[in-house]
Amino acid sequence: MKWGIIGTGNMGSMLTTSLVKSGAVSASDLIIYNRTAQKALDLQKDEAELTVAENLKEVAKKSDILFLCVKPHHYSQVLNEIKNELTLNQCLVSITSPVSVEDLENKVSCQVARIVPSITNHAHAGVSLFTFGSRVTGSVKQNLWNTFEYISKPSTIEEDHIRAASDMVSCGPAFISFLLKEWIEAAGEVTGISEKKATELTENMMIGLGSLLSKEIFTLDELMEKVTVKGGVTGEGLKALEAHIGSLFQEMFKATQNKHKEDKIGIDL
Ligand SMILES: NC(=O)C1=CN([C@@H]2O[C@H](COP(=O)(O)OP(=O)(O)OC[C@H]3O[C@@H](n4cnc5c(N)ncnc54)[C@H](OP(=O)(O)O)[C@@H]3O)[C@@H](O)[C@H]2O)C=CC1
Ligand SMILES: O=C(O)[C@@H]1CCC=N1
Repeated sequence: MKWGIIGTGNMGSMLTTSLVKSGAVSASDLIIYNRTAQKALDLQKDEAELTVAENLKEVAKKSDILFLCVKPHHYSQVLNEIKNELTLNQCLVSITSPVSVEDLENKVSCQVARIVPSITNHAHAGVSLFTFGSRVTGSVKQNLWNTFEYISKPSTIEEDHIRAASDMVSCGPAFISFLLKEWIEAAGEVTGISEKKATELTENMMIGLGSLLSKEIFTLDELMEKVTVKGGVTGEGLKALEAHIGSLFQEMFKATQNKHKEDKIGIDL
């Protein structure tokens, strides 16, 4: 089974490295291609057994499962160049939310799936969001799912909720990092604690929190309950959060929904 990756930017290189390092795919079964060849060649420096294709048609022709890891506005150009190489035995996997599986199925004649990854998959953790097209065979579904279990918790998601789901698992690391930076800055402003110290404490708290959740020791509700000592400071902090949070997250989800709609209109496959 040969795995192809078109576009070795942030996500394509993350998938290449994580799939190999986790043991999910052997480097000798991976063929990569990037518009700027040097990026793909740099990955090959670390994993000598990777194949770097000469062009789009080559990677399309040689792959049983082919990941499309370019930005949505490059889809049309790439798909027009590879679509005649793709047959029903192959599966094209898109990794972007604004392009629906249905639209891709109308463009190419091979099997189609969408797997939206997350930067957290670098650490072989976090979620990957699966949507299978109507032509994907049972064995390809199983193979993709088993492979992504090496680097994530796969989760199926219907088209209607792809934006919200992708906000949580893929944009989430950026959103939560922004909130934590605000928290660190506020701690400094209100109490004078240094940014360095506050960052160190916050990052380690997050590692601990992630670890508790990954071991399923506590749920989010249980964590709030256990930490909130009756009459203590946590309760006062939570009250302040409740009083001031307003519609912060509603606005965030609305903003991404609007951008998603705009993006979909702008993509012409
Ligand atoms: N960043 C994230 O956390 C996530 C991103 N995604 C999705 O992943 C996709 C890629 O995002 P990201 O990796 O961040 O973007 P990048 O810009 O980092 O990577 C895109 C890559 O595509 C390459 N490329 C463009 N055109 C072609 C072409 N014709 N042939 C071959 N390669 C080409 C670019 O090459 P060049 O070096 O020449 O620019 C670049 O390396 C997007 O659709 C995004 O929605 C999904 C989940 C999370
Ligand atoms: O397609 C998406 O939804 C992802 C999330 C982060 C960037 N692109």
